[in-house]
Amino acid sequence: MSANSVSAVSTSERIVIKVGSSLVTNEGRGLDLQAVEQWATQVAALHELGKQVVLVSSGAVAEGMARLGWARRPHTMHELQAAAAVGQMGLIQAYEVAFARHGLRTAQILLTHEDMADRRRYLNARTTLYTLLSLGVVPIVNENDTVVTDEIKLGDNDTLGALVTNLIEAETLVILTDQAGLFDSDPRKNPQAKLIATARAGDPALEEMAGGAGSGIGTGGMLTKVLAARRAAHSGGHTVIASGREPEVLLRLARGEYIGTELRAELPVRSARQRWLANHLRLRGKVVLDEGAVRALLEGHKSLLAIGITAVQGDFERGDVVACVNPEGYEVARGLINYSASDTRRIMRQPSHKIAEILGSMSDAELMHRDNMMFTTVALQ
Ligand SMILES: Nc1ncnc2c1ncn2[C@@H]1O[C@H](COP(=O)(O)OP(=O)(O)O)[C@@H](O)[C@H]1O
Ligand SMILES: N[C@@H](CCC(=O)OP(=O)(O)O)C(=O)O
Repeated sequence: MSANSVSAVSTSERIVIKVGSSLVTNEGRGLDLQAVEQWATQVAALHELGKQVVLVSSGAVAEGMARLGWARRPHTMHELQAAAAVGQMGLIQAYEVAFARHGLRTAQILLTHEDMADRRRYLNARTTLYTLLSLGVVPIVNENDTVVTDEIKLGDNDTLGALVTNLIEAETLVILTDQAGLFDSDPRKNPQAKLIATARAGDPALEEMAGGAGSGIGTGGMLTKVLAARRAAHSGGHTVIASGREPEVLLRLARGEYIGTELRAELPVRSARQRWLANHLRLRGKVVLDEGAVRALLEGHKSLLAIGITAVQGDFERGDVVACVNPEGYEVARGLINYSASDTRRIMRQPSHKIAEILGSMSDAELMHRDNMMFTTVALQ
């Protein structure tokens, strides 16, 4: 049992709540309208308690399939995207109607990984969410499935929930799912599995426990929830993983009851800029550093210079986020690079005073400035 006497939800003013596919659909066949209604009722009650809530809800693909009369989940990307586009209408309508019964307005926020990766769009999304919350509106977030390709898809809404938690610096992320919480092994496979009541977010042992695949309806499984907790902890957010089938689960958590698993944020909190760098889930490329450059970065606290680069991988532009890997290929840092991949290839192994001669001009003496860098000796994903 935890040393903390009350659930993190009860002491939080800003909460992100993620409801998984299994909780808002009838086993993947269309929306469960009663379920949507009761989520709205519980969120409305949290509002009454003065809490700000952002809801991250799955269900678009399942509802789209039902509306299009498709019995089986399609396999092609364009059919999944079409289903999501049709189904998102139903999802948001259902929430709008349900929240309106409690006198609450809702807003639809569709996000992609690219929105988080572009600093301006990231800041815009943040401002919009803050504005909606201050207006008393309940933002309902989903991934913008229609425009994302396989390579850039977040795919599971656990990751999206954590990114939103970081974005608005929510104190708690509640991930509701079809199991009572995180068990020490998959309870579907091991009936003896024991529930973990509390643990430290980011503890690597949790990732091993969560190794199994998901329910088949959802996409993430438990591993994405454990990784989401680690990500949320970087902005100081605690994560509660609990069963959405527990009666009045949100209300009881808000009253302080311990339900499911609470993963406490005890990691050092990163600055907003460092989090943004860390949350670039897909990097544009890599630069390989020699031993001297690795030491200069990690021990000398210096910026990265072109002379320490031995190879360049990928195709990136100035301003993209690029990983710095050591000679063994392990990421030691990531940050905003000041030169494109083709220019970096031309100036690598060269001292900075040669840059102008080689490229015709020099925009920056450093390849990557220390202020625009985040150290990832233990990489995020
Ligand atoms: N250690 C574990 N504890 C609990 N559930 C686990 C564990 N490992 C794997 N799972 C599986 O993860 C599933 C929940 O993930 P998922 O189906 O993606 O749900 P959701 O749609 O709510 O995101 C559970 O039904 C369970 O079978
Ligand atoms: N964006 C998708 C949801 C993705 C998904 O299934 O997420 P999850 O519930 O985390 O497994 C949809 O609305 O259908």
